Amino acid sequence: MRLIIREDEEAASLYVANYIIGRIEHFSPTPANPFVLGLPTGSSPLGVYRILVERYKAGEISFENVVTFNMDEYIGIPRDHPQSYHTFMWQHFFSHVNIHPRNVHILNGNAPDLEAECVRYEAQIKAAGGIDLFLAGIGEDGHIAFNEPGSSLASRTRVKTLAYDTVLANSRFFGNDIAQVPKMALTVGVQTVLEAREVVVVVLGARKASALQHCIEDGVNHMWTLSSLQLHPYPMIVCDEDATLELKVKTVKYFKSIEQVALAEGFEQTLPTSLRTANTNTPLKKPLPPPTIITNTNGDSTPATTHTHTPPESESESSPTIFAPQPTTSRLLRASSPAAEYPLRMSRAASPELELVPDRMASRIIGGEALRGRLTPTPKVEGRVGVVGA
Ligand SMILES: O=P(O)(O)OC[C@H]1O[C@](O)(CO)[C@@H](O)[C@@H]1O
Repeated sequence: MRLIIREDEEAASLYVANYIIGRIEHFSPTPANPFVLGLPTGSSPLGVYRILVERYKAGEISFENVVTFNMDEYIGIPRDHPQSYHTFMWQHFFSHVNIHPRNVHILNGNAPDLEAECVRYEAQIKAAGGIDLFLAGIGEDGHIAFNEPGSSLASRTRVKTLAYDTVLANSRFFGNDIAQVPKMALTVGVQTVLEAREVVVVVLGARKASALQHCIEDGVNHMWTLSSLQLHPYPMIVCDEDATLELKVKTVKYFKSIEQVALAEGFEQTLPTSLRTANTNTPLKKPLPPPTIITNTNGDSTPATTHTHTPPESESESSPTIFAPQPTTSRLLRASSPAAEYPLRMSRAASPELELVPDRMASRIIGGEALRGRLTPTPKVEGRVGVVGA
């Protein structure tokens, strides 16, 4: 684990922005071999996006050959809603740099089949050659993307119910009206994040201090899903001094000292060459047509659903058959049988009573009585949701 501690939010954001720029430059991306960047929303990465935009405008970095995948998106609010993550990303980053819209990937929280959307997203990541660097923020409860406490550490992109604490924290973006905050989201899974070649997490402010402490000083625990980063070969957390408030003095001194020693020795958090430069071993960097998706829950290959999007004629013959993703990267996490939550059984009937765990937190949400016993925010969405991921 690399823990980089900087004085304040600005210095931490600058470190991360410089780091990302350095990684893209070292990689020397091309159209055939783009740099694949995972991106978060929330207030934590705002400083990073601002600096990246400034550096782009100063001609210091290009996003011409960068492909992005966002971590998550709310379910059930329009794509052009002021608080949708689509809006957020275009407003704070994409509109200001030279990224090709076709290279931007954000989950569709209004997809007619949300489960198929999740499987499609994982297939797109795979087709892009995997994620080179996943930038992330965390929630106050230590969640990474929307992998709330109790999420399976083998989880993949899926439908997720948001924890009450997250709904409460995010209500500041919805006029402090909890009733307006979506209660569900699509999110990449913990395993999706762990499969990135490198993960960089921005943690800012005293309100994240407890989460940081649990994730750095305690063991790997599904109640603090950021702690899963301890299993990643190249994780880095960049935080400000306020976020270290709950860490032991010894921990803070240790991480500061190893950064100083590495700097003095000229290493500065150096990564292996294969990660710093274009990785020629990646299976595929050329954008693929939408795949035919087959879910496989029992080890057989019974086709359960077919993607409805038709690939362009010239590419259709190369459309791959992709099985719903299985946990593959971390041997520590590899289960002997497919993860219980994934792949999802596409043929399962949508039945909130049978599939969904009653939301006991609903009673804590103002006006939440209407939610008791069901987890979906609106009846319209309810009909589409078959399974809620762990
Ligand atoms: O940075 P903030 O505003 O604290 O929010 C962090 C939140 O944003 C997210 O990145 C949303 O995707 C979550 O991981 C987390 O809930």
